[in-house]
Amino acid sequence: MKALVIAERDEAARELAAGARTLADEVVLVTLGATPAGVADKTLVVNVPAGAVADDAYATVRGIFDAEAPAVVLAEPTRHVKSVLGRLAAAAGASVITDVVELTEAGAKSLYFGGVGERVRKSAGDVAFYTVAAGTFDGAAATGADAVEEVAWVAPAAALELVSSREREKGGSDLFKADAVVAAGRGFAEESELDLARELCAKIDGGLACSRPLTEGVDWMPSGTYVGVSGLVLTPKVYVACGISGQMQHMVGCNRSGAVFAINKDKNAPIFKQCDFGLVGDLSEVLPALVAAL
Ligand SMILES: Cc1cc2nc3c(=O)[nH]c(=O)nc-3n(C[C@H](O)[C@H](O)[C@H](O)COP(=O)(O)OP(=O)(O)OC[C@H]3O[C@@H](n4cnc5c(N)ncnc54)[C@H](O)[C@@H]3O)c2cc1C
Repeated sequence: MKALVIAERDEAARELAAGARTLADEVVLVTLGATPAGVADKTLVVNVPAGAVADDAYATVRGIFDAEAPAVVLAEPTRHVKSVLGRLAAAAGASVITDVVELTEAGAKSLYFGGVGERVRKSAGDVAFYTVAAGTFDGAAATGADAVEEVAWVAPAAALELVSSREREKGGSDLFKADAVVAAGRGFAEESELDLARELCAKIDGGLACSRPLTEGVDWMPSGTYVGVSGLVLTPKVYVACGISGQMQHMVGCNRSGAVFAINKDKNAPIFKQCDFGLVGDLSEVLPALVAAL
């Protein structure tokens, strides 16, 4: 059986290729820019030309899909890759099972209803298409050939036009790569108080993330830094949730971290039932004390 992996970032490409190896004899990796070698039997890089939009990689990836004829497709759940994958599945007369957190003989386990429930489904089409959450194949080893091949861009018949672009503000270090993540929630009363979380990040070399209300509610943090069912799903070694109540929609994005630490002034906050280490206290006292002690 052959598996096709579609990914945008190096780490995701590596992890999904390793996971694909547990399902298939042959693994073909297609990346939109990333170039990890030695993780698949064949690595095909689709470089998006200047002025083009990554979603238009569909035309190129479709050619690869037709030529490789995989039985299963595993994809990194980025916006660009999802856009490509949805169209591939539609062309193949199949649907995509999204947010998969485990693949077993029984089927693909995925989260639904804001992460409150999980279900196991089997793909109905000839080809199974999955978007897979980070950390699903933690521990699987990627193996493969070192050759990385560039694929010529196939321009679609009706290409998207890039009108303008600008660099988005980042939340400090790359959150997917960070071993430690400090996440700020609505327990921070003022935007300026986030400096307390930033100081902790500096001490533990962590990235700063947040709960959704800090992006969409008050716009204190960039939208790409919120964690949860509709945001990032992170698996750092250490996740420090500061002033976060522990709603399921948030916890889905962090509960597979190595260890979850929670700081909250309410001893009955739901997060204390879901963390590995909990500290009841006010952020304005706990965070400076923690930073001083580290
Ligand atoms: C469809 C849907 C999707 C959603 N997706 C997401 C998602 O992806 N990610 C996400 O984060 N949310 C998501 N939400 C929102 C989610 O349901 C919660 O509303 C949100 O996670 C709450 O954020 P919070 O914990 O920061 O705030 P709150 O729930 O308000 O909690 C704040 C916590 O801070 C504590 N606190 C207050 N002051 C202090 C202090 N001085 N010191 C210490 N502790 C203090 C309080 O005791 C409280 O527990 C979604 C909601 C819906 C309906």
